[in-house]
Amino acid sequence: MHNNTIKIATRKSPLALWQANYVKTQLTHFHPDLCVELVPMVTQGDILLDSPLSKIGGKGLFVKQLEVALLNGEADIAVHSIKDIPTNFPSGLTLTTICARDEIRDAFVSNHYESLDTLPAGAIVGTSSLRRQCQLKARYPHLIIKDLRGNVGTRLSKLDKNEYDAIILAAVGLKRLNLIERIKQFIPIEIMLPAVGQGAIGIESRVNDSRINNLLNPLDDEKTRCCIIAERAMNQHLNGSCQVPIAAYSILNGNRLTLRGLVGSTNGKYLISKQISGDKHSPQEIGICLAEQLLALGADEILAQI
Ligand SMILES: NCc1[nH]cc(CCC(=O)O)c1CC(=O)O
Repeated sequence: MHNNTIKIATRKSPLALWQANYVKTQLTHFHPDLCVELVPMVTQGDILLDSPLSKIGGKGLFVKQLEVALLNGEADIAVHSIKDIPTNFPSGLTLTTICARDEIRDAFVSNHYESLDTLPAGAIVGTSSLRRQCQLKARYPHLIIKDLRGNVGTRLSKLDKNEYDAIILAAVGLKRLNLIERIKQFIPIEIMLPAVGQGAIGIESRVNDSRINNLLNPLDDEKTRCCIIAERAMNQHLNGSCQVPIAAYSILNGNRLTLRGLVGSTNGKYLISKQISGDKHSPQEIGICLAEQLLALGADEILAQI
């Protein structure tokens, strides 16, 4: 009996639960006799809602608690937004599975304005992401950026209470929560390059648990995996954390992987971006190569100042 069960550690936010249930549906599809249980938990990242993420140690806070559950056997897999997973894993755990990617762009949400371009000088835009802040400041220096934390529902309700003129969220989160009608503009990646891994779900599990890892095998998407490896390699080589405005996006066209990366200063004064292509069989090398080129273009100085 025990051998036919798999337990999924997840955060309790509606988006996290949607993603865990998505994985549950996929697992049940491929293994109809499998018993899949959710183990929802509240993480430090969900509790410390008053402080900017960049000041309280970053997104790892959302992940750590789930990892403890994997290590002590309370759960078998943890479902994460890949965007939230730090580059390194505790010994014994790894990112086993990368699911097919969904919408990657950021979304402009407002009750009064149709797009970023139509916001007047002094308009208040809510985001807690240094990456979004940096790109907004660079292109729209007349806007005021105000910190915005909490899960997707909380952020929307703060907008609706008129604390902001507009907010920026990952479009995929709104899509998954059936809130796509709230999106006024899908922000083009030329204006707002997404976060590393945005729009993709990852599954973490115990390296040596072959029963579990075999069950996960059919959920892995090779194309997304290739893109994510390139983006995360770039990020790691830049020594990226969420304290630094770093953005990346890659696409696969046949055998050709194209990776675009960006490093900036939080105030938007410095912004370096570059795009390279290479063979899809060496995504790691492409990521490192782009990171090297960004550093040579001045990203090293920007990173040193932060
Ligand atoms: N920063 C929190 C976070 N982590 C993952 C997502 C959305 C899912 C994704 O981007 O894959 C969000 C919400 C947001 O950025 O609006």
